[in-house]
Amino acid sequence: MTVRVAIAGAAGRMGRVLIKTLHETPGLMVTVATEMAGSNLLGCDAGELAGIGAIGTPLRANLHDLVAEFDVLIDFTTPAATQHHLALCHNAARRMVIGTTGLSPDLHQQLARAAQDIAIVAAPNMSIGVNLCFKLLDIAARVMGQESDIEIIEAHHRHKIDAPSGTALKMGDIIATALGRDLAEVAVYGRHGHTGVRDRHTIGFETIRAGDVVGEHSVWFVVDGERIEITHKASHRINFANGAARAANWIAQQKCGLFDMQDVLGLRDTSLRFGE
Ligand SMILES: NC(=O)C1=CN([C@@H]2O[C@H](COP(=O)(O)OP(=O)(O)OC[C@H]3O[C@@H](n4cnc5c(N)ncnc54)[C@H](OP(=O)(O)O)[C@@H]3O)[C@@H](O)[C@H]2O)C=CC1
Ligand SMILES: O=C(O)C1=N[C@H](C(=O)O)C[C@H](O)C1
Repeated sequence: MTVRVAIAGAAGRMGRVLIKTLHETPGLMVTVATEMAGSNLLGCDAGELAGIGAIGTPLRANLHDLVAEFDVLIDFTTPAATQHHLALCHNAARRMVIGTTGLSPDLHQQLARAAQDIAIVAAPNMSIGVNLCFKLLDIAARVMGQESDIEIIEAHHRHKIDAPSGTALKMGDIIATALGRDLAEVAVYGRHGHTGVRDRHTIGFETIRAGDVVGEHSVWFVVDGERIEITHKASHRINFANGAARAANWIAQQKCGLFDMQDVLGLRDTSLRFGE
């Protein structure tokens, strides 16, 4: 069965790579591509914008009028657009793959509520490598986290509008959970001035925004005399798009529920957890 996919924000950095990737993925067909109402790209062929030649899918606004034309919506846009799309998909019983980051706690709750009726994959990073790193971080935290100073350093392109990255926050959450800490209580976002000595229980975040960096994350576990670094470097957005394509194929088989890439990749129940 072919899964009909709508791509929101199809002219964006991720949108263009998604169009190309999905067009080349067996079992998926891009039937809808949207942009903001008022965009001067409306009407352009999404394939032309993605550099693969015309695919017969023009950029349109008003997803509301297009729900009959897709089975799964892939959304890499902004939190405001994602919130709007969530309400539409919930009403129309359409599945979603959400990559947008910077979602508020309230929007996360809205996702959980909608997922009682529709199937949603929401993940701040769709790359297989990053999702493997999530597992490695859980192990590292359990093995040496209590004795370590832990710092999460991330770098992204100059256009990124949220900080720290959704991936960095997820990494912090995984580590805090493994250590029995609450990230909201132990996170330190950057340092300046007279900081006092470092508290072992804190988890530090450092953010770099520069040029065209696709996305880099490095987590340091530092004890006296040695340091572990778990690092992922994305060199092209294709890795996120491949993950999103995999998620679209997977979510098309689910009835309802809120999932992430650990579910899509079958990593949820792997026995990588230390000591189990
Ligand atoms: N989960 C993951 O693996 C990844 C997540 N991301 C996240 O994805 C999001 C997008 O990133 P990126 O592609 O770099 O950003 P871009 O700004 O390049 O793309 C977002 C696109 O969405 C469009 N848009 C905004 N509102 C709407 C709307 N209501 N309907 C349709 N389109 C809309 C924007 O249009 P306009 O420019 O006119 O505002 C823009 O073209 C970010 O939150 C980022 O953090 C990014 C990479 C990987
Ligand atoms: O905005 C981006 O580009 C990216 N955002 C995601 C995040 O916030 O974690 C994932 C990826 O690193 C690229």
